[in-house]
Amino acid sequence: MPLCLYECLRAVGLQSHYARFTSFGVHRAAHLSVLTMEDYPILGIRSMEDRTRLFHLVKMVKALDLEYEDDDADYDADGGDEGYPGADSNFTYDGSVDPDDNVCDDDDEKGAARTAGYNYGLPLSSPPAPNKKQLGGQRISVCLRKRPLTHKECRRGEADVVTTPSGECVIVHENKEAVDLSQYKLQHKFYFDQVFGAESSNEDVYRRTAYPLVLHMLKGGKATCFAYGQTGAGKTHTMLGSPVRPGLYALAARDIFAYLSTAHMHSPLLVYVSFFEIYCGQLYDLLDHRKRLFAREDGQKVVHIVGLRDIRVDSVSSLLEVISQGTEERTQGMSGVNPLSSRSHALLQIQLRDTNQQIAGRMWFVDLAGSERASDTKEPDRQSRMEGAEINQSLLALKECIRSLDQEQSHTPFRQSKLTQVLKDSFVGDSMTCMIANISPGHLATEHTLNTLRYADRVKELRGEIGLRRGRKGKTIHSPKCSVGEKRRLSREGTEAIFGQDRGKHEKRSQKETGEGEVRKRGEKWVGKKQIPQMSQLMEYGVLRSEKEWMATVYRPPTAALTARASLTTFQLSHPINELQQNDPSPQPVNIPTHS
Ligand SMILES: Nc1ncnc2c1ncn2[C@@H]1O[C@H](COP(=O)(O)OP(=O)(O)OP(=O)(O)O)[C@@H](O)[C@H]1O
Repeated sequence: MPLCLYECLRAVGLQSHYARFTSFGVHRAAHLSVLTMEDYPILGIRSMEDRTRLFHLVKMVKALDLEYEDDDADYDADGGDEGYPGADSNFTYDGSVDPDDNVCDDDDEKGAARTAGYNYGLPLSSPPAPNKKQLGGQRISVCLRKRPLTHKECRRGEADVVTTPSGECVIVHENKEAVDLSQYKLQHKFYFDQVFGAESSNEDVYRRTAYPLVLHMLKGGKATCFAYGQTGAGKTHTMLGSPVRPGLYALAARDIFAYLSTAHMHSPLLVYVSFFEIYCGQLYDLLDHRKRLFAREDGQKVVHIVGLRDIRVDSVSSLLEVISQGTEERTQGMSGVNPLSSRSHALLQIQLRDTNQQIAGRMWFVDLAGSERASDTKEPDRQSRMEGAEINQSLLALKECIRSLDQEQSHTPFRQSKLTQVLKDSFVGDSMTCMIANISPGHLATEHTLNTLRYADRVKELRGEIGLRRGRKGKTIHSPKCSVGEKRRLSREGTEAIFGQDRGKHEKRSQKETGEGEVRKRGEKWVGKKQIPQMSQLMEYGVLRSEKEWMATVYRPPTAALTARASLTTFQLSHPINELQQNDPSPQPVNIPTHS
């Protein structure tokens, strides 16, 4: 029978701290064995006498070598030992987990479903040293997280097509079918600053992504943590988590309040939280019944969100309660206006202020809208087209801003989207950014997974054009038995991936309708092989001024898109490469890939 935590604490006269212990995830006597002295203040053990008592208790528990595992499944709904006073119950998380959507090889979500009342299972050990790479000057990190297959996916017989062979590399094994119906695999390899496999916990992810940002914020800095990925890829799991697996919000809140309760400051710092959503270019306050908000710049070019409600919070549980309130509001909005949550960007801001209301640190958590619907628009209505365009525009603007941030450019195109406009303050000065791209491992999601990876890869590349040479770029390897014909088809598919599949189809149709295929053919001939110029090349030649302009051609009706393409190729025909290079104000080496 497991040793009871309450009894242990009572034996050394610390039973009054029981509720606090459970609220910080110490539910069982066995949990005591991993406590270090750095954890004592968080648990409310401050006096020398109490510290000594706990120290001896921990020593005793260690000597007994109690079983640490399967604790989550055992403790009851109050978050602790049966029959004993429960933990801080201010925060009520309904723990509703779709029983069908639990993760295949994981059993402790069951605990989540059964656990009510706030406990959040906060981890025990003190924070390890922060990621030196990030603190040592790297202001942007791009990380990837693969989630495990869910039960639903397993039942559907989905195969896991994503492998994470190392902490920096991820490979997508895309199943393909050749014209002769033979199967082959395409391997897409990507490298990121950190790659988290299906076995990684929220705590692992937090330690190596958001934790350095929290430290930066506590020192008075600005930080932003983005979660990106298609619907169902694990953004909410990463950001919000569940009672037994607290997400980044809860883990960051824990460290912030732990720091504030132990640090010696002249004047206390207060914590404020605000939460709003950007949907179709409009701002809605999630803490104020979806009130419409407006972003305005003052004389000093500082962006203010007029009317944004911020709420003061004084504990981890009250902060999580506010977040849960806002998340519900977002969900309600979904049913009325927005059928999928990931069609909007959700922005949570945690601010530290001194007693004069001066900002002493700020952190954003941004749950970005996924890009999946942009390519899903098989029969798009006007609304979904607008949503898709808006999402793409804001994601592209975000990339450009991240580039400016890293390269310390004098001009940053904040105004290109509401997202970058409201985050402007976080991109200037001494700020740190982390993007966590989330992907699903199932073979049915391969296309979306690749889109997410390509986006994240591009953000990583943009981290400085030098990064292109220094960093490792994502690449696609096809199976060695590919015939020449297959390679040609792959090359064509690669082109479609660049310009969008729908566009490829539209163009073929339009060529028949308009007879404009001839122009395109000439353009291709000029390039030498069956290769349409890539966006980056077009930008280097000055044919397109920005990615935005490129996107605009993608979103035009098929005929217009084709005309745009035709004019591009005509432009190239009349401008030999070296002439274009001479005209380029910032000449760069131009490599036109030749495909066999
Ligand atoms: N790393 C993980 N470990 C275990 N389960 C996970 C993980 N990531 C996601 N899941 C599970 O996968 C399902 C979908 O995840 P989640 O709701 O976080 O996706 P999402 O990207 O937030 O989707 P949406 O954009 O629609 O809100 C959930 O049941 C969640 O519990």
